[in-house]
Amino acid sequence: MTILDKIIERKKVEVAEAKQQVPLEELEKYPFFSRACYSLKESVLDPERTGIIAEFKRASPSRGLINGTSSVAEVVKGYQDAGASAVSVLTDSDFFKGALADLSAAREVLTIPLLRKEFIVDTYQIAEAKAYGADIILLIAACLDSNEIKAYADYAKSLGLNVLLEVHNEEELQRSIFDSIDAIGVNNRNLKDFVVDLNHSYDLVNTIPNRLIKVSESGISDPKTINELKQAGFQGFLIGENFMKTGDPTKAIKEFVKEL
Ligand SMILES: O=C(O)c1ccccc1NCC(=O)[C@H](O)[C@H](O)COP(=O)(O)O
Repeated sequence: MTILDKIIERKKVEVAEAKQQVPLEELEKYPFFSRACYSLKESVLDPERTGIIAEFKRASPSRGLINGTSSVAEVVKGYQDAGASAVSVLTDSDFFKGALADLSAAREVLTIPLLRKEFIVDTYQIAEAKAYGADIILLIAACLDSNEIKAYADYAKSLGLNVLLEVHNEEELQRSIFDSIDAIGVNNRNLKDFVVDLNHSYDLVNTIPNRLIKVSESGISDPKTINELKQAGFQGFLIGENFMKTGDPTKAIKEFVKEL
């Protein structure tokens, strides 16, 4: 069993418990549930911003503990002030030490789009994302079949959310493109063995339809790489560990952006 299988198995249990504790009708009454979402496309294409989707990531299966001390509100505000186009917050607790409370804390201080970084296996988690202040949800093709991707993306759009679909190879890409998808993220990290290779981005960029925002995800640590990915056709760049591992993610992103 891979880590990804374990995450998905655990996620199904968590979702069943959450539905018992807070039924959907309750989530729909949360104040953030009725807010209008920011557009991922507008923010990523805004020439005043960098295209960076900066991630708040305390820990990960591939690295263990990355940063156990930084405050989510301070870090994400620092990301925004440095020119990030969007912020990603991991809400998984068991494998990434995140929480839904991190998402709402981020929402309180941000005026740019906010991604709920989660392993979505049920529409309930999409409603939760909206209720806790997200503008964007992530659907991971490696964990979902085509029918699930379409159903979850359609439901997210019905709530006004942006949909970022994550793929790792051409097979996943070809079976995952629907009208309700806003952006494709190519994950350079193989979620089964954690090997990171930027060639996944370069190999897939021209196969992604141009109507979709193109995002390169994971393993980005050098500003020069952003310029190369831009040349190749990417508009968005998801970066977590490179900022979080420094202990001062705000300073790290500011220095990174100066080099672009
Ligand atoms: O990061 C991991 O170890 C990981 C393991 C299993 C599933 C997902 C995982 N990461 C999620 C991500 O997609 C990254 O957090 C994101 O792309 C940022 O990557 P990085 O800049 O390399 O931290």
